[in-house]
Amino acid sequence: MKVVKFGGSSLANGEQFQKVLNIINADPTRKVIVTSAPGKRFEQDTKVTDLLIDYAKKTIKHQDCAVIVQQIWARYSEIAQFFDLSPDTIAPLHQELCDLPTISYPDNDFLMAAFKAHGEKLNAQLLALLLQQKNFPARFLDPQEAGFLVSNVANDAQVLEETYQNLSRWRDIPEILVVPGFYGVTPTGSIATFSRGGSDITGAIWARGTAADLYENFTDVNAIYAADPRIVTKPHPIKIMTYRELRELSYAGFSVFHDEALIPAIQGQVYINVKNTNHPELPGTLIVPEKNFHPKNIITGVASSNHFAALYLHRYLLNKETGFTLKLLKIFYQFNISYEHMPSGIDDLTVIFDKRQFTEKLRQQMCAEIKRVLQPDQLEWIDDYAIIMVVGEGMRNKIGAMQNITTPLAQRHVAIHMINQGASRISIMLGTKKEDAAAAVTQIYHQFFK
Ligand SMILES: Nc1ncnc2c1ncn2[C@@H]1O[C@H](COP(=O)(O)OP(=O)(O)O)[C@@H](O)[C@H]1O
Ligand SMILES: N[C@@H](CC(=O)OP(=O)(O)O)C(=O)O
Repeated sequence: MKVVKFGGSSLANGEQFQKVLNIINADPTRKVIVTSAPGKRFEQDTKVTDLLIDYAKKTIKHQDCAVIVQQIWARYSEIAQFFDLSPDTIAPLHQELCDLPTISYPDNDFLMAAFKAHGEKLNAQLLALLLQQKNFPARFLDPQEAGFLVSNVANDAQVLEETYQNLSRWRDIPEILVVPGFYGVTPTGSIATFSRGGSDITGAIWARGTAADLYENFTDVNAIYAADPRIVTKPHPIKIMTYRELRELSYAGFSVFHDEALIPAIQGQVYINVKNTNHPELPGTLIVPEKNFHPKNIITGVASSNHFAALYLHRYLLNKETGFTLKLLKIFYQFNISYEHMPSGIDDLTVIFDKRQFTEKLRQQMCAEIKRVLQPDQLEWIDDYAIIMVVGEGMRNKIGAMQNITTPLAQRHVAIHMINQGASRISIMLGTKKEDAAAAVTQIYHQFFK
């Protein structure tokens, strides 16, 4: 059996829903269907998840919500009308949307999570109704009933281990299950979501829990490309790649697949196939374990990401000082900040963060505390920072890969602020200025995929 996830672009309007119905119809082994919320129908459009965030904020501020509710509901009723679903059939979904402010939540974070989750919840219910209308043996399955349990972090939850056992019970039921992506329920029964783009994670959890033969992830591109198609025109489509290659590339900017979604797939050793809803006949990209994988190219892909910032600390004889890093890490812990990388020299240390964790106030407070406790000679917060990740199983045994990465950057006068190569030797990370990131990706891409 297969677990199949449809992204927001695949469920954005009636035409896209029709393609989804055709895809489900074409293969009876597609048994668990994971939905996202309706995504963008065109470039300037707004995702339903973003509308729901607006609805939640207005509710928190006790503002009038009539217009935003109407805007959200228009997205669902447009799809229902496309299929001539009667207003009576979808009325309970409208009621559910309107009732959101009347429910009590542990706090505003959980309120936000519950509002956001309804993008996927209403879409899953709508898809189940449409499948039933077309006489498919399908049903909507609520995460609470499924036993899809997550940790108590309202908007950045993690799956709980017992979920896998709970989901395994749904493997052999005869119906097609339509389940909402992006969220689960906490042990005390509140809705908590994954981070943005988290429906990919839901699909992977279902795939592991039901020991699926394949996890199909339907999106709006023919394949995962060797570079972001918004940066490089007509990039090379990747036919096959390993879990860890995709994990590194997703982490560093390949937004087509959530980096955390690889973990359940790896744990369950479920193959992933990223495919295009608009061209389901194409093979897409297959993501497989490293064992028996024979790379054809030196690099598989190059990604860039702008949501990092770096903290540079300089102090003479840092290498001789005991406890410096420990004190620094204690400060991060105290401010509840996780860091991504910490390359160091004899007299200096750079810490790279996901800057979405910071508000300006928090950043200032943390830097002041570091100055007070560690008294560095120099402390610099570098906001203008991008990370470039060059990834490939083929780099492991290849001498000279580094030169092929740095030479084209030098030719374009792109300065490299940091280089980090992991012990696995399948990835090289570079730090550049934000404005140089696209040029760096393009140069490296063309060096390896002439
Ligand atoms: N390397 C890449 N290969 C393919 N698509 C990529 C890549 N990097 C970024 N993308 C972007 O990811 C988008 C698909 O992801 P997303 O918008 O999350 O889809 P969905 O709506 O299906 O969840 C593509 O339209 C593309 O612009
Ligand atoms: N709808 C959620 C979760 C998600 O995974 O969406 P998508 O499949 O459209 O990336 C979001 O926008 O974050």
